[in-house]
Amino acid sequence: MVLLIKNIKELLQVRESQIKFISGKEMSTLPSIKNAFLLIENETIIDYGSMVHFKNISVDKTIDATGKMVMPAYCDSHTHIVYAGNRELEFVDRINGLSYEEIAKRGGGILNSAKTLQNTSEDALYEQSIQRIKEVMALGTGALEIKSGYGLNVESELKMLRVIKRIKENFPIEIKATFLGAHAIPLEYKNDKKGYIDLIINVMLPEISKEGLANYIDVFCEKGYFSLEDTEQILKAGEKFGLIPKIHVNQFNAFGGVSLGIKYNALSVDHLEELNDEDITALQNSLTMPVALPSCSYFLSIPYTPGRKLINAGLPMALASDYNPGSTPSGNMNFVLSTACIKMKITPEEAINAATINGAYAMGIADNYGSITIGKKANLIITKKIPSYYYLPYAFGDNHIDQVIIKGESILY
Ligand SMILES: N=CN[C@@H](CCC(=O)O)C(=O)O
Ligand SMILES: [Zn+2]
Repeated sequence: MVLLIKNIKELLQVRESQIKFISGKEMSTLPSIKNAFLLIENETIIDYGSMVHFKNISVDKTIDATGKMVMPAYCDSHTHIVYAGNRELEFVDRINGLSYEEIAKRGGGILNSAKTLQNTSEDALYEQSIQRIKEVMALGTGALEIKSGYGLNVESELKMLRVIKRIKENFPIEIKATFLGAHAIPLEYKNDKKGYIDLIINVMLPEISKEGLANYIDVFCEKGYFSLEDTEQILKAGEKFGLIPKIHVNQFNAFGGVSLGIKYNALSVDHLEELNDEDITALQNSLTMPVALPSCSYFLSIPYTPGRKLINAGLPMALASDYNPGSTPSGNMNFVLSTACIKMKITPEEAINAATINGAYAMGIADNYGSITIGKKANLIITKKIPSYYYLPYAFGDNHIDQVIIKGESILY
């Protein structure tokens, strides 16, 4: 099956050679071809260029993209999209003055979602989750990292990871699974955190590894959750099972989690709403991707990750949604882009680089996703007719997507 997309107003994120990620000043460049064509064979990009040089060949299907932009689909490298129920009551509690931390202290928050998930069957969890998968795919997401972490016991952590596996088997979207058993301390272990960490290390990890259910390991390294020592112990254990860290750090407090992640070769360190100079220096000497989650800052009214500071320090940055029921009940990467531009003073070029190629790196798939490169998978967004790509983050809140193509096929959800 050969698909031709012709008369593309502008083909964005064209990278001739394989690159791992983009940092610093280079993030302000978004290579593109105006009046372009793109040729796809089955799942793969096989050619692209200017319409001026296009030689007519026989194809199975043609899409005329006159007036429209084509770009790589988003690579959302941080989500908790598999969850049960919602937390809209806590949303109203926060409007009435309670903080995210206060809600968590009184047994709400992650523990609230864990209780709901433990009482939800695997099939029901799958059904609820795939509605969200369909929704984010239609909004332009072509690759997703999904975390466990709302199970908080052996049975339910495995339930979450098996649901992720099932999604992977049934949807064309690229999926990476992350084990986040250390998301919160369950009520039964309220006074025995060590006991819960033992359970993670000695029971959950071996079982997950046996079933091949996870690619990465995550810890919520934060005051009131898991300390630096706890985090180190869990990352070390994960390392033995070949799980690379992608960790939650510096959401509310900066106390060395970034350096710790780097010490264990974390693929990414995520959140970073609180960031100090030592963190920046540590990142400058690493291959770890800093990941910002602006929709979370928006929803919780907490500081935005200082993305400008990261990029000005010559660092890369990825943008992800953090889709979850508590701090970010939205997986809309278009909103993430707008919010990064508006609130973090990130330019549209930087934001698109952060949500495509750098997002792909942050989930370990940059060899096959995140740019228009011959040989990469054809995961694409075709926009509606828009004046320029600036319009995408500028006209926030509207859907500018006409079609989404995942692995060479148009998705209709
Ligand atoms: N902060 C830790 N985990 C999630 C929120 C979890 C929740 O509130 O349910 C996050 O990344 O924002
Ligand atoms: Zn998260």
